[in-house]
Amino acid sequence: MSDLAKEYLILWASQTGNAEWIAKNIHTEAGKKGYKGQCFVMDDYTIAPLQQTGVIILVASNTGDGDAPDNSLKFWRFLRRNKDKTYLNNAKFAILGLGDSNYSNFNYTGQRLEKKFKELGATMFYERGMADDAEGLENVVDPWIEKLWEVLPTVLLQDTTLSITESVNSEKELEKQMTELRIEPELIPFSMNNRKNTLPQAVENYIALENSLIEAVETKPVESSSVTTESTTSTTPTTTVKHVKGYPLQITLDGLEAGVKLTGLPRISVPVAKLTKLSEQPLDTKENSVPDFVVTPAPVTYAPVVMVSCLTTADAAKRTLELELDIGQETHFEPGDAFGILAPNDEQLVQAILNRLNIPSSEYNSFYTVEGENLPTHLEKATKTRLIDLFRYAVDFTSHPRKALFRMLADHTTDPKEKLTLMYICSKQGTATFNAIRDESPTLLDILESFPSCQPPIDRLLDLLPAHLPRFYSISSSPLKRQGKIRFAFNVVNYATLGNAQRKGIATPWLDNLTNLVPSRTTPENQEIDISGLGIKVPMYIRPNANAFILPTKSERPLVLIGPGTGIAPFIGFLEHRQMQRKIRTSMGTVGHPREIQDSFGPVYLYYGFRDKSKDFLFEKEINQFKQDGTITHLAIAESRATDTKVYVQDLIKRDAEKLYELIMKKDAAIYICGDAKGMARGVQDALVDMLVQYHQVDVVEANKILMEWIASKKYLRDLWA
Ligand SMILES: Cc1cc2nc3c(=O)[nH]c(=O)nc-3n(C[C@H](O)[C@H](O)[C@H](O)COP(=O)(O)O)c2cc1C
Repeated sequence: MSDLAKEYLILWASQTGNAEWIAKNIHTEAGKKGYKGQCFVMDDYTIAPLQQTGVIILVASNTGDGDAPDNSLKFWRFLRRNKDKTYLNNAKFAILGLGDSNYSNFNYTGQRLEKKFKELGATMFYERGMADDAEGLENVVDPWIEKLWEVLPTVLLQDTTLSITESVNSEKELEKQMTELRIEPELIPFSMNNRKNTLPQAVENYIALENSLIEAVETKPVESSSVTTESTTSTTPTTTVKHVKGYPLQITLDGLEAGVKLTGLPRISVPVAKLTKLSEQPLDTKENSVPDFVVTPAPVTYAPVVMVSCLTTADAAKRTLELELDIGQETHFEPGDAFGILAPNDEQLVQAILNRLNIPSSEYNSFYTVEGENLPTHLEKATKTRLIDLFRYAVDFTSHPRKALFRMLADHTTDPKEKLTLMYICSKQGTATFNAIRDESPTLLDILESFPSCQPPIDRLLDLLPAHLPRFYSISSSPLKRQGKIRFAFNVVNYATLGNAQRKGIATPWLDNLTNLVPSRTTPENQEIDISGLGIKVPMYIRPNANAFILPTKSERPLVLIGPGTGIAPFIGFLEHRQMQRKIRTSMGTVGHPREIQDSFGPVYLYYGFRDKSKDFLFEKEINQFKQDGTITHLAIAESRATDTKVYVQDLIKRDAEKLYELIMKKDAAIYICGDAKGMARGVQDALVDMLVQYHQVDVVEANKILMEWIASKKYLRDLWA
């Protein structure tokens, strides 16, 4: 009897959709190759044939601080409790991890899965893939999948009921198309940099193409639409918006030499989504709300915005806003919790893309259904939706484009030179060009306008664009101080790229506009503007804290809080909470002497940083107040741009190392850090390692191990973003 397994099982865990997309693509392609198997999100493990399947393929990303995605937490509970060393004896497994090397716990979920699966008796049949979002996931994912197909026949039996010959032949044809695109002599574009003076005719043509890629493309203005609604509601009405143009891609084609063979092209992903106009157009009753297909883990509240304030001056490097939302008495939260905002894509961008796709404005409000096998979660419920809502809420036009998107666009481009350029961008030879384009974060509009003859069908765009996701913010207030209300602070994302393209975020400029672009602060004290009368509402839901980034239950425990920039936000919530707890305890009069009250709350060290006190000292008034009333016992402020000496929070941690060592090691202080994962968190980590080397007298390796133990035991808590 053959010991080859008959079927495979794919289990995926995904926070923002990448792992889901990759897992479902592997599943669809495996089916095309004649393999049989099933694909489940990890949390559906109870209905997955976990013990019955001989080959298990795991695709998992990371979130938080090396944490597993939300849709795998139940599976992890099950794995942790399962101590049966023979539970997966019959299984061979492979893991593809998705991570980001900006985080120190790079691809930790994949490592943990491997360990656990081995403990449960499974054997690994293929090397673990560790894809890195910082470099581009494709660099690892594509070759990993490519090799998987080579390895799979050694562990998996082909399904003999399917015509293997047929499947192999069509595969060969596909392979030929994708990996052997030969450049015909008349299309050879020579290197532009060093051959400009001796250009053959073919290249002259090519220069014309390059210019056409650089010049802005003339587009028709958007026609006006029939529906208009008031402008102060939270959701976006269908009305004519100012027409925008994209920023054309700057494409270097130096790698395209005579006779070059393009290799390593991404697989043409199998079409999944099928968009059909509904024959009966329903009455539109939900004009001003988030469409039903948007799935959230908690119910959506339309929270009125009651206050807005700009925390920075006009000449500060960033614009920071603070908002207060009325979430009602029934919605519970703790300081440190985060919440999601469901902001639509930028309306100007949406309408410009629809226009570029030649979709008349009369179609925007028509109802459509999206169907297909293995649809991604964000499209699964789009069975009755207005076309424009798919563009506003289903897909993301601004995040890094996938190589597979360029590959698909090439298929829908008629001009041979444009087609070749698209193929080059996603080939192995075009890696540097792809990376340069990716670094510029082009929108779909930028890409489409750079290739005028490209006309992709909407279905295929739905297949290849990433999911549009809620944006998360830390709550910066305490329920003890503001019952039924939350405050939060954020930088309005709006910047120019190295290539001079103007980019903006999705939710933060939307919130800025929604709250009427309040003026920057002009005095040291920011002005809080009451806008409760304007009727502005924001669709949101509370996301309870998954990684214990909350105050310790014992108030005696000392706290070390490290949060420069907007990383201060959750700590303002912590401190407000502490301040209220102290007030409550004092007013109860049970403890008596102020000294005793002091003792029942441990010392609080705050390490906070900004560029320039006069421009971006966020929460200055509140922090001074916390210092004055003893809520903060030690305040360390790092100012990085006020003088020639740049001081960062990590410098102050180094300065205070001896004192901190006492507090952390002898008094069991809890350490919290919030903010940028790259520069700041690494710097702080190094400062803590130095502290341990000097005062705990261990070497660097041992010091790092201690930090890892602190992270695991939740003594060192991190809320970081890349
Ligand atoms: C808030 C956040 C936290 C993250 N934390 C980590 C981490 O600790 N380690 C890591 O390797 N990658 C981390 N990542 C990177 C993701 O794992 C990576 O972007 C991946 O492609 C996401 O895949 P998904 O869309 O399937 O969730 C983080 C990403 C985000 C947005």
